[in-house]
Amino acid sequence: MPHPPEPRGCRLYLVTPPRIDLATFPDTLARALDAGDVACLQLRLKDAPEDEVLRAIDALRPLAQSRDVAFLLNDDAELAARTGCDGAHLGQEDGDHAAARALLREATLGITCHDSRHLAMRAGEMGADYVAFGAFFPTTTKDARHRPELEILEWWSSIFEIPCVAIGGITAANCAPLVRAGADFLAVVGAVWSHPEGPAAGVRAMNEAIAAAEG
Ligand SMILES: Cc1ncc(COP(=O)(O)OP(=O)(O)O)c(N)n1
Ligand SMILES: Cc1ncsc1CCOP(=O)(O)O
Ligand SMILES: [Mg+2]
Repeated sequence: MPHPPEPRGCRLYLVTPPRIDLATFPDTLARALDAGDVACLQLRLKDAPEDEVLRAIDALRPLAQSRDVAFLLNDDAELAARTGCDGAHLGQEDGDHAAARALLREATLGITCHDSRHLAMRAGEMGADYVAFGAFFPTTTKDARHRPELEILEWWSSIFEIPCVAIGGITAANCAPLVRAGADFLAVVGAVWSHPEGPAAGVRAMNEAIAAAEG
């Protein structure tokens, strides 16, 4: 008789706000990371010039890595490899995924797969370390046109060992079905940085909601 799949556990994947003030954000980030379990931090400064991204990497990477939180850079695998990041997250329009895979060597490469099983299988074959599906819920953080069903998480996690990330409008209040469907990571912006009691409370709320959903 086949055994049901082992639960893999779900963790919080934090993405930075699209714009940050380096005079204040490092302290805010440190407090958020110290508030609970965060597996990874993605630096996502959309459309910022490279010198600004470099300054942010210098300020934030040590805060994450010294806490054993993987530091990933959005959109730019070459810059990630050059600056000691733990990896990069690339979308479908963010360059040559195979070239990024070779460049990043042992570092993490995550790939956006929207709501597509085909894109996810292609990313997995190419050597992605995780595939990301979303946006599961409405979000104001990004103009996200794809809306996957929960089933894509069930399907992926029941067949593939490669972890899957769920993203898009996820909060402590709505995340339980994603956790139960097999998401290995929940990636959030607003749920933490716009939490009414502050980012540290946002991390705690997400940790508690994930733990409750895992029951
Ligand atoms: C974990 C995670 N999943 C998806 C995305 C979206 O990436 P992309 O489609 O390239 O869009 P931008 O974030 O670059 O606007 C992500 N960044 N992280
Ligand atoms: C980057 C990204 N990719 C798909 S939705 C999204 C935004 C996630 O932000 P939030 O958690 O605030 O909805
Ligand atoms: Mg991108």
